[in-house]
Amino acid sequence: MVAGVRNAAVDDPDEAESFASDGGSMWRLYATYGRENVGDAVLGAVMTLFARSTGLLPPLLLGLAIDAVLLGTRRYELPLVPGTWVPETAAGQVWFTAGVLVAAALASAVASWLQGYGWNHFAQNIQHALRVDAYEVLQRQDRAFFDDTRTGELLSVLNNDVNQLESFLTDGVSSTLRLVALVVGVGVVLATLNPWLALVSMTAVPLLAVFTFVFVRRVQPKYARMRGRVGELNARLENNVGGIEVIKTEHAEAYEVDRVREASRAYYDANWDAIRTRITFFPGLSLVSGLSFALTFVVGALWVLNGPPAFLSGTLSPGEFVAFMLYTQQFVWPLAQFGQIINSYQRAKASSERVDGLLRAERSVGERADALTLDAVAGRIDYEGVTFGYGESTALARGDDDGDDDVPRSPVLRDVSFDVEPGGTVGVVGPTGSGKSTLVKLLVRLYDPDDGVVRIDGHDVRDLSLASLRRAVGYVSQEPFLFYGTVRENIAYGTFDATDEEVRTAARRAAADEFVENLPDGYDTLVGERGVKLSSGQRQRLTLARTFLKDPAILVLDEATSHVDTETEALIRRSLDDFAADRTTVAIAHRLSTVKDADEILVLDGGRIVGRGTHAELLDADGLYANLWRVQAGDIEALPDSFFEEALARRAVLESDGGE
Ligand SMILES: Nc1ncnc2c1ncn2[C@@H]1O[C@H](COP(=O)(O)OP(=O)(O)OP(=O)(O)O)[C@@H](O)[C@H]1O
Repeated sequence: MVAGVRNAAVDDPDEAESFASDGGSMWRLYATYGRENVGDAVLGAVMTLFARSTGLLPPLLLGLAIDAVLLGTRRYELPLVPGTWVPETAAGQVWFTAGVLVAAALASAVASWLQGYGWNHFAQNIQHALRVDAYEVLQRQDRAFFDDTRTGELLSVLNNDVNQLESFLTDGVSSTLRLVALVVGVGVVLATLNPWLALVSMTAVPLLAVFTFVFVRRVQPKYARMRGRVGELNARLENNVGGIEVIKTEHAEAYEVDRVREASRAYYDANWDAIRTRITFFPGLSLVSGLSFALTFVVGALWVLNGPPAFLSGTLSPGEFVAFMLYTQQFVWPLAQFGQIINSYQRAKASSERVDGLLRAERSVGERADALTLDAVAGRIDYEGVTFGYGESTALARGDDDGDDDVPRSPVLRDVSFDVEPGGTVGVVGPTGSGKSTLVKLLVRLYDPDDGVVRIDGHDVRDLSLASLRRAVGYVSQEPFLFYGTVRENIAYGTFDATDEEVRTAARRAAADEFVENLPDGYDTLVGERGVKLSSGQRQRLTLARTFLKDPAILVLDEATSHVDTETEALIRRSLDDFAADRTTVAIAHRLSTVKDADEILVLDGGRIVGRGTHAELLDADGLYANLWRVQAGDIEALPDSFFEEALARRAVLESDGGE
């Protein structure tokens, strides 16, 4: 049931990539995302072939001009051109040749433009669609996926890897076509001109093939490793920019520079390793090509001078020889370019596996095909025997590849059962780490329980559509989050069609209207990234306003007023009581006075409910709640020794294993 981003089986843990699919994904991605713009690809392909064939003309014309015009050893004849078009005089033939050359150059220029247009349009559209889709899939991942994956790495997939796929299409695929057209076209012309000499000039081909094969084998894992390192580096940088305040207040700049240096060095090393292989490969290819060119020259030149070499027959005119050498050059040098294509292919392949891995990442919190839409919500909540533990939910976090749920999950909630009647209020209290936030996260399905059921109006929340579930529940989390944007946008986030008046009313209820009006641009003030330009109490009030505006049937408040001062809390409480009066409310509070009037208070300790009842009942029971109440009343002397012993024991457990 646990989400699993499946990794390709890897022998070397160093190569265990965060996002990797089972390979073979690149062409599938291109096919899927290129379907709609296949016309552009066809235009690009046809124009590539056309541009290439116009490139075959100049050497042929040059050879003809040397023999027919300069040496006068053969007639001026061109295939497909009627003899009557060709001028009789030598000067006329020179101008005619020039005219054909210019026409070929013009045709080639137009074809190149169309080819560039076709390929680039095709590739840009794929890049755009792929990025948006990958983001959409990413956004649908469950909370556990984000717990285990670093943001920088995700950004690296959405940016670098998607771009790599685009650049292989524009450079690699079109170059491959050009190369194939060239090899076939030139090969045919060479074989027609002089088949034996053509064989000599092609000696390079098998050598180049072996060379390339070896290169691919060696460079492939190096590129995979390099992409992984880019992700790690991005993750580190992203983390540090986010935590800049702590870095500064802890004076940890030097420490962080060291850590960035280390991550950058790891990328450098991986990249350098790939670069070394690459820069050895290309000169090697050029050398083979150069040797083959020289060999063709020697054989061809001796043939023109002395007639055919032993055991060969036929003639070779100087014009044919020049044309031959020009073709050979056209043919052999670009073969070396083949290495670049393979190189770009390998990089794109490594990227495609990461993009595909992300696109195929499984989710544990999904929506059933026949999910129920909850229209009118009464607001009854019940938890029945709920047990839940956080596990390393993705294969990428575990570093294995079997995707099985084989990580022991220490329960953070154990056999929790309670219910709240429609319109009722339940308070949840307990020491830090006792599982209070986790309890409510199961209600909005940020996670699903390992055992037991959470129900709203009698329906298992897993049977409800996520849209209707999240519409029904308004969740004010412990950590208020604001997006970069205006105050108004942040309040209306989720209720995008709210009017200005509705936004104001919500702000007023959350005791935010006054401070907002005092901001430089009122509701149009930009709040900065994550709302950094506001105080945490102000941020909290805006997220409360957001929930008031949403007007949900069920209200979940996770320490919703923890960041505000007592006076503001009193103001918020007044409107909260009003707002919560006719809707079901689950309120988590450290400050027990906040939940004192709840219909029922649950006391959590170590993931279990260790007490429940009204405030008066719990005081009477004289358990953990009564002691916590004494602490908050400042009545420390009245606390029994056992309270301190238990508190110390709890702390030791929390610090040793994070909650188990
Ligand atoms: N995303 C997570 N991944 C793994 N463990 C987690 C995660 N979130 C919380 N925990 C662990 O689960 C336990 C319960 O956490 P929870 O946030 O529910 O406690 P809480 O009672 O709300 O605490 P507090 O009062 O400090 O907010 C803690 O031990 C915590 O370390």
